[in-house]
Amino acid sequence: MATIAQIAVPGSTKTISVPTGLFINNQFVPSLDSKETIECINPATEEPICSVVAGSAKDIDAAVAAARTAFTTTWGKNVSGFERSRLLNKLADLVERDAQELAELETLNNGKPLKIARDFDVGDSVACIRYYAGWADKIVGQSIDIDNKTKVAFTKHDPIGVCGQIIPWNYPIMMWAWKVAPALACGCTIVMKPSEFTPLTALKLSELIVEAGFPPGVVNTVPSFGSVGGAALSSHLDVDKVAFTGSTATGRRIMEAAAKSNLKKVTLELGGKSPQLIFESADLDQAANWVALGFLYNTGQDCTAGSRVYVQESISDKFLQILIEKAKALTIGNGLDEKTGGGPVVSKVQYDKIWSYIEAGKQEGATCVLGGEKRSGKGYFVDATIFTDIRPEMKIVREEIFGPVLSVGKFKTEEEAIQLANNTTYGLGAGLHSNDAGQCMRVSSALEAGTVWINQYNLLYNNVPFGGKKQSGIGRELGSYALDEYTSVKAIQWNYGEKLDWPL
Ligand SMILES: NC(=O)C1=CN([C@@H]2O[C@H](COP(=O)(O)OP(=O)(O)OC[C@H]3O[C@@H](n4cnc5c(N)ncnc54)[C@H](O)[C@@H]3O)[C@@H](O)[C@H]2O)C=CC1
Ligand code: BAL
Repeated sequence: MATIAQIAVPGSTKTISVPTGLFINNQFVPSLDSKETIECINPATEEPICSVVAGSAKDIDAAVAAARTAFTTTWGKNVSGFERSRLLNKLADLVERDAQELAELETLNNGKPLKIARDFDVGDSVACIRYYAGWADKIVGQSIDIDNKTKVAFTKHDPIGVCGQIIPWNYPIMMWAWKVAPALACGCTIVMKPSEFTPLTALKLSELIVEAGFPPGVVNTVPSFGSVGGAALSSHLDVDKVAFTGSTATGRRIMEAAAKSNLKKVTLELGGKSPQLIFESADLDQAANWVALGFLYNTGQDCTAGSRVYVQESISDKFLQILIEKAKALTIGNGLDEKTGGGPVVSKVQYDKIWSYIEAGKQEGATCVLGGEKRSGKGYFVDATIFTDIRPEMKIVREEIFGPVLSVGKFKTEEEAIQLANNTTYGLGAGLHSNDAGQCMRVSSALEAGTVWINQYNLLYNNVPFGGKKQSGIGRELGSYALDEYTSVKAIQWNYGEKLDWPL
């Protein structure tokens, strides 16, 4: 198979060249033994884009060996924080330089609107890489006095080692940046496994790793199917840590594989069924904007999608009317069209999954007040869909749909609102809209979630930690908290004066 694909950008004369091999030791190479390929599909047209090599377990072994050699020779404790910072800043500049092309590729492979891919996904990724470039020379331990006379202890925050990073298809560039940037800042080396649905931008970014000047083996990229490459990474005896974003079911498998192999450290950023509460004092127009963003951003394919909304009974009819108009205002279409605010969903699998939930909602007796009808024609498009008259036991209320589908319920009291919001096995995000400061404090502290947004929703900042409670995950990404996930604390105890009397 060719090692470079020339991908035409529809509507222009432009082509984007994308390497289609595995990226190991700063080179694009064929698989050692696999004849399998991953076919990349444009979800807006259902047309094939190109095929890339599907890496095998043997390829994962080769990538891990490359990462281990780099860790013990050119990277890890062999490179200063200043140098790691310099290289990360260089990488950020290159990603920024190529923002348009990376965004076009993301839109072709994932479907999301080009404008959003460029300004948010790539823009935030550049900022994320710069944020961690800033940390690279500031990773410090503590000095701890023992007795002020004869003994002292100090801690060093060592890089944890070789990291397997398994990322999903909903934010391929951004999840790459969230994982790669802190790992490299801390001195770790990486074997990255992008999703089989969206491997193209991770391969394109691998070219920038070489151009930025990272030594061979520091970042390796192995596109592969989850049950092959993902499973091989999670059970590998020479991988020190796996960082994962994806479904709770796969997160559970990864933890099990880690436990059964070498007890590698595992961080998991998993699914959600995030609630938003609308209290009667809220600015209803603003609250409706945030709720629309919460369930429609990225066509609902977002781990923090606000897919359940509970509205105080006294304002519920009025709020629903406003919300329906807001949801209708979003143009869902081909991401390459500048007018598009929401693209198709990523794949046929995801499309079928979403429709099975919409059917389940209807069958279980919820009322569909918006959407719920299939479009004709090509592309995995799903229009904004809102259900009311919901009950807690319905599938659409309990399970993650990962599509533009919202369940709207009602509550009478603050206590009832909290009980409804927390009635889930997940705990990733939650939102509340109220102009009563006391209520904002009480409810935000009672909500069981890794992030609570007040009078806003779904905003992320590189310096604010992100992660879940309950079955939404383990560990934190972003902020200084992510540095703890890529370092291991070593305590060094030094005796400079105490004599040991023996026997005791
Ligand atoms: N939290 C989040 O951001 C995401 C949640 N999801 C949820 O998961 C559902 C299913 O989507 P999938 O793409 O099937 O998610 P998934 O969790 O199976 O896939 C995510 C990543 O895990 C890898 N993977 C799959 N099986 C693996 C295994 N046994 N060991 C190691 N890695 C493995 C995949 O290749 C991909 O790179 C979605 O409908 C959505 O509800 C999906 C993507 C992202
Ligand atoms: N919302 C950003 C992280 C994610 O959906 O995976």
